[in-house]
Amino acid sequence: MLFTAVVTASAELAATRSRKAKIATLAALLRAAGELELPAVVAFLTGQPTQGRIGTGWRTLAELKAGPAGDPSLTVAEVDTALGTVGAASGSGSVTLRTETLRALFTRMTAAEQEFLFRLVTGELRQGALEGIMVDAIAAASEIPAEDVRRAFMLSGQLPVTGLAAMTGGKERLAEFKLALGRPIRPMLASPAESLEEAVTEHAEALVEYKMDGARIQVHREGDEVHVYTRTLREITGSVGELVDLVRSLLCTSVVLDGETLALTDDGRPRPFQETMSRFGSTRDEQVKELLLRPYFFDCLHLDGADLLDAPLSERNTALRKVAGEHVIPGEIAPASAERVLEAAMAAGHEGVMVKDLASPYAAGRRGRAWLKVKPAHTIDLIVLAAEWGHGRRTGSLSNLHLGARDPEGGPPIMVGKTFKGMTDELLAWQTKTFQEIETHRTDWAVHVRPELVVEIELDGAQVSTRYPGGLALRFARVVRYRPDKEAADADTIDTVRGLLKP
Ligand SMILES: Nc1ncnc2c1ncn2[C@@H]1O[C@H](COP(=O)(O)OP(=O)(O)OP(=O)(O)O)[C@@H](O)[C@H]1O
Repeated sequence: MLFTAVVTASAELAATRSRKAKIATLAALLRAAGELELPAVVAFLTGQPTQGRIGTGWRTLAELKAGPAGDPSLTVAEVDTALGTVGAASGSGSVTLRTETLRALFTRMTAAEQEFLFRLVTGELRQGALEGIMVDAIAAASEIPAEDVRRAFMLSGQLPVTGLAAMTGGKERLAEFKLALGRPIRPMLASPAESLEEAVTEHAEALVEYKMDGARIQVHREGDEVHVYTRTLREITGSVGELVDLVRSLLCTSVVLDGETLALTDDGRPRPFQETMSRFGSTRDEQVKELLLRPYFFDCLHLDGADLLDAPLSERNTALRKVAGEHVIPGEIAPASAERVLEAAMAAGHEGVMVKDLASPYAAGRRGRAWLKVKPAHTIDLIVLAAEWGHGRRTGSLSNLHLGARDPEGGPPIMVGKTFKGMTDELLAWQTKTFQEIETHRTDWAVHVRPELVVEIELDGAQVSTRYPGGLALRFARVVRYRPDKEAADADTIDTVRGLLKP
């Protein structure tokens, strides 16, 4: 298959807002792709080179741009192989190998192909919503129910592998995907509830737990080998030694646990989220390193050889209590105690509570209503699109943020407002440095960035406005914190923001 077919399909996806049309375009391409090139087609169209990030920045690429060629001649396989060479290059001579390989690719590409490669390599094409559309397209092309495809994707974590299995081995091959120790799966997510009462009445039998304001962790243990992953499935085992030791000390041979981790102050209250997150990196700050992280587990997906993903929460909770005892998040069965759990959670400095259906299986990667979150304060997660240079005391700092909501149809983020409130001097300095590292272009007054940073915004609601493309504007928006544990695909959608419109 020619690479230009992928580029044309990508342009067609961008030109329509109809989910149905996007799925049809992708499904047609998947049917036409040969077995060997199918994984690359899936990867390219969900914005990821098959080899993951290839470590070449925007500037380097811009310098290498040559050509363009008149007629398309490159195949998908040729592009995939070349990107593989670039990604795998290391050691002496690797810079030359990378630049020469990329230059050779560019020379053979048409202008549209170059543009696509540029956006693919710089990560601009990566939009999480595309993954959902690709799952449906694989289902349509292989004539397998979308639920089966989604499940295999969640368990493998890889769409190209899932696509290939569906197209070549059908439903049976997909069913072979199992929870594997040492391979993280996408976490189950929650939906917001208006009130505790609404949440509790929605489930026949519910478990009410603290909603702790830390960072999500997934731990896998097999024998003495332990791995710890973040919400976005990044492995952080090396930076959280105390969690590894603790999991190794649990009385079991193999286990997969889902939970939240945070550090506490001397009087037992949660420390700020940023401090927990900074432990996840390879920081040189000794003070941060000394913060002791504690785990609060709330789910058990596997125990001693038994896969529990499809077991009801009641059963998973029994397994959890058996294996993680004192490290289980505080919680009780509703309804009698629901109010009490919420009050205790707030009094202890946490965000609110989670109300979970005791009959529900673990729906990896899904944001359903089996888990409902009740949070008294209102915040949403938006994508940073650009920032304006500040004035007065903030001259020289990137300050006023342009904020975008996610397009549920997979298009680029939709701008819904701006804010310069809620920023400390430290945060301003961080923004100024970081934004210029992910800059795409600039004007006299603003630096535009790759849409990948997620920021949590507290607000009083939204109002109708013609100022921004979303047709609404945020009211009294202020920055609460950045969410390095989230990707743009996890940000709130324009529909969520519309839901905040004041009547
Ligand atoms: N008891 C709990 N059960 C499940 N998740 C919990 C619990 N306590 C804290 N959490 C955290 O809350 C999150 C669940 O809320 P949600 O699915 O909406 O994710 P989110 O988008 O990260 O939410 P938020 O921005 O409110 O943290 C989990 O990802 C986890 O990090």
